[in-house]
Amino acid sequence: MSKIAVIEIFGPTIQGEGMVIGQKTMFVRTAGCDYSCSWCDSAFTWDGSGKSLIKQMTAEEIWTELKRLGGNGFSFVTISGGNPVLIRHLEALVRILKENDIRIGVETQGSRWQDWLYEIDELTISPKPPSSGMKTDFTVLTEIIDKLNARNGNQHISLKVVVFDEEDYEYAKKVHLRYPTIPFFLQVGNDDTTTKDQTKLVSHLLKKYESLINKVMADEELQNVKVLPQLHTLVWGNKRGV
Ligand SMILES: C[S@@+](CC[C@H](N)C(=O)[O-])C[C@H]1O[C@@H](n2cnc3c(N)ncnc32)[C@H](O)[C@@H]1O
Ligand SMILES: Nc1nc2[nH]cc(C(=O)O)c2c(=O)[nH]1
Ligand code: SF4
Ligand SMILES: [Mg+2]
Repeated sequence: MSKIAVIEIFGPTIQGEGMVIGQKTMFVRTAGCDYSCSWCDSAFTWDGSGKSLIKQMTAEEIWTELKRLGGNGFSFVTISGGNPVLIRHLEALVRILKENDIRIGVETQGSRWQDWLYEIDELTISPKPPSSGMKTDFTVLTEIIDKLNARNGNQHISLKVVVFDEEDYEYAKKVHLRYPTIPFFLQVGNDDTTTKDQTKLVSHLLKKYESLINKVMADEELQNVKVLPQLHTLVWGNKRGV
């Protein structure tokens, strides 16, 4: 059985971001990323600092751990990372989840393709704005979106762009106007992913959320969009595994 590099499995919790915000879910976080965003809130998945946490697991072992943690109390699993779409063998986990009537969400940046993406119920694609230091390959992103659109069974897909500054905002707009039919989310960037002062962090992030709301509300070019904070950060701050 092929192994999958997993750095954490946690839940039940709520999905704190994007198209299924508030959804009760378990999380599987894979190790490794093809990006290295300057502000990544999960840098331990790729920067070496979480190396000792990485476990090579079979899909069955991951399912056993999900059941141990979540019992019979969940019907949704979110796979995030790192970039889970680097891992072809996740196909086996997707199959087990489907066999057990579990709905599946995936978080990815839209830089890679795997055929198992067709099987994902709620797929969030989050291309990265300039402040991340990464450069979007729009040819690849368009290929991914075209493939998914061509099939489009009962699958829901969305685009989610994190915004830290004016340049990011303009980038977000460009992404939305390029793919106007894909549900679009703007997400407040957390610019202090290490502080333990939750009170200060939350009031800071709520102010940033208000500014982003105000900007979008005054913008005639952004109409059918949703503006969200990271709900889990407002509730639990920078705590890991929630
Ligand atoms: C840690 S990433 C893992 C999945 C995938 N690599 C990606 O970036 O989409 C999960 C989500 O968190 C977002 N994110 C990462 N760091 C963030 C931060 N400092 N503030 C707000 N959102 C952040 C990413 O943009 C992505 O939408
Ligand atoms: N509660 C919760 N919601 C999330 N949504 C996306 C997350 C991620 O790190 O991918 C995340 C996370 O780490 N926790
Ligand atoms: S793509 Fe996602 S996991 Fe990778 S560095 Fe960027 S935010 Fe972090
Ligand atoms: Mg996160």
